[in-house]
Amino acid sequence: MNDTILKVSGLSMHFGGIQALKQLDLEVKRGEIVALIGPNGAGKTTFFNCVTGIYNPTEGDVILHTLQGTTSRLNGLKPNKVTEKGMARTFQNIRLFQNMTVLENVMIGRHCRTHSFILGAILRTPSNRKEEQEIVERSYEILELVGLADEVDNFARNLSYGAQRRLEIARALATDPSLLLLDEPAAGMNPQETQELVQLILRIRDQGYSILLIEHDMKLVMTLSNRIYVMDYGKKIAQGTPEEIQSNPVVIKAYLGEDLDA
Ligand SMILES: Nc1ncnc2c1ncn2[C@@H]1O[C@H](COP(=O)(O)OP(=O)(O)OP(=O)(O)O)[C@@H](O)[C@H]1O
Repeated sequence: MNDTILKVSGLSMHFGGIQALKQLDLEVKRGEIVALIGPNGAGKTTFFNCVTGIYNPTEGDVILHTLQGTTSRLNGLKPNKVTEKGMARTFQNIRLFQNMTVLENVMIGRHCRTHSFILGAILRTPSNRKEEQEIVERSYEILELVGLADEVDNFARNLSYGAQRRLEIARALATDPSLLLLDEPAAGMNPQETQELVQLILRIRDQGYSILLIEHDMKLVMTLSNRIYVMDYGKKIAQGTPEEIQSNPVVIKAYLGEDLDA
């Protein structure tokens, strides 16, 4: 079985004259938590957008080896296809269906794994009812995992900020991803919410998921990550364990003025 989940090679992205990504290589192995860090404007979000189909990279390859044993080249695919292939993500800003319930938000995430045809849904055939039952059961399991089992019938808009972010993660998990991408999951959280998030990410990893995250909270990054990639001006400037990264002079120079031990 392939130990690598994600392999990105020579990824470049140009916006007119701006070269936002320059020949980036990155790998995530099975069961790893990997962080992508770098100062503002380094190209981290552009990287996520290139690997999830929002942008079509100018050059390079994005290969996903799923837990089910399939291998797909993702670049050039539309975001919904990337999700179907086994990669899910959350965004920097919350993107929930605010007027739907917690359970419905997760069930929508599950939609990409369903097979029922519209006619089946209208006629409510036995296979359609069985599938719907499975979706509900799996959604409850995921809500249990993220600590929102008591909120199933609540509207998303009524949840606290930290809970809304956890619901976004639940919706991403509902797509059955082999790799979960989290874009600044701790942004805007208070210390207690961040602490709960750390525990949640570890629980998710322990369930067999691999995780790639962008995060500015260095304490979270250093606590959680097995390995870290550091970008600056669209290029990878370092990679290594948290200990290696914290003492790397190139990284310290890129972050001059920012406290890596924070
Ligand atoms: N759609 C776009 N068109 C033109 N330039 C873009 C576009 N998206 C990003 N860029 C440029 O690419 C560079 C990298 O931006 P990006 O948002 O990826 O950085 P980042 O590391 O995610 O920053 P931050 O930590 O502030 O979110 C910046 O110079 C940005 O202005």
